[in-house]
Amino acid sequence: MAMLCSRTALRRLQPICVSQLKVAEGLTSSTPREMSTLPRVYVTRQIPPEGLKILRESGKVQFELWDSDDISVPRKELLQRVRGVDGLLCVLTEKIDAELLDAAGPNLKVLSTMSVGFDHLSLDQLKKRGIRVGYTPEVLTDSVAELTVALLLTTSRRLVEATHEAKTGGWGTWRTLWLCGYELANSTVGILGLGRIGVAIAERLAPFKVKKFIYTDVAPRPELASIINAEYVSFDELAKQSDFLAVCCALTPETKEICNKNLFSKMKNTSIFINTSRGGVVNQEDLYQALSTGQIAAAGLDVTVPEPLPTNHPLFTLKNCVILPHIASASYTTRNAMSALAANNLLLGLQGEPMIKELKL
Ligand SMILES: O=CC(=O)O
Repeated sequence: MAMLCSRTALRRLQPICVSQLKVAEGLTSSTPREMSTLPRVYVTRQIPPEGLKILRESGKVQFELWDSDDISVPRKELLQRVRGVDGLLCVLTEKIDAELLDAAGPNLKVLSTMSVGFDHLSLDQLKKRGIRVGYTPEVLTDSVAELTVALLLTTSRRLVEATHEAKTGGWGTWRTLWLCGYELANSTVGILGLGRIGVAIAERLAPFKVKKFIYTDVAPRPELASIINAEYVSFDELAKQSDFLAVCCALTPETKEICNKNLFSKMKNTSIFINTSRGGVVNQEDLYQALSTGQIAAAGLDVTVPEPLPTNHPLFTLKNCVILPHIASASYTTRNAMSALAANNLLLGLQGEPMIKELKL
């Protein structure tokens, strides 16, 4: 596994990175003097080209990267590579905790994560050390909302089962109740955690003739709710009334496993449960029970605990559970926009400017 800028990466990264590589490897006499004074940055993943281009062409940082998108940087390697850096650009697979921040040391002033979620960051530790944090909301809203709708329809209309049957000889005569699912028309759609993504999902579902949108959150969010004409209800009412329940809340200590047997036991046995936020908000054993006993009709998950979910996990044995490998924001446009935003947040932070999207710690 190549670290720093490997030969293949160098071909992609163009000449400026060659001099950055020299800096990263230890200065050579031919390296321009000013390069050695540029802030040092470690990038924990081969991020999409837009972001790398911004870093490369800025002339404002020298960076090393973990030159792979297929394998995440091993923890030991990461702990070594971050030593003494001024900035860190990470993705959601890296746990940024006290151990890592200690390894990085006092130079670290800016962390930029290429994700909207920040449950992989120890915010209290970052705050304590005065490290500013950038993240990538909004640029992924459309992509995540699209995928959520796709997953909802795939799950409710049993598309995975259907293609499997068609391919494997299960397709006999046309049958009156075979592979029947549940439709959105006249349904009640519930949103657990109403933010930009929840609104975007509802906007896309409304043309399917949904009868009513309901939501719950720590408190009513009238401005957002008015965009989609959604009614604020209690957690229990959300469970009871929703024909489709979309989980859109962030993973926090308060929301950890909030979707558990208490929720599933109140849902209708015709209801569809969809999660594109974080796997940690669901108690997967309780979900398995609810699905396997017919307490709820089906579930579509883009996120699980752990990720990847082992292929022998019981949830994979269920026909009424559709599992995707955390791809909600995976469109070329969105991933490039996230990469660019993460790079710009980092550069702005290192210059002491307000970031485009900065977390308030
Ligand atoms: O899950 C994806 C993200 O947090 O951006």
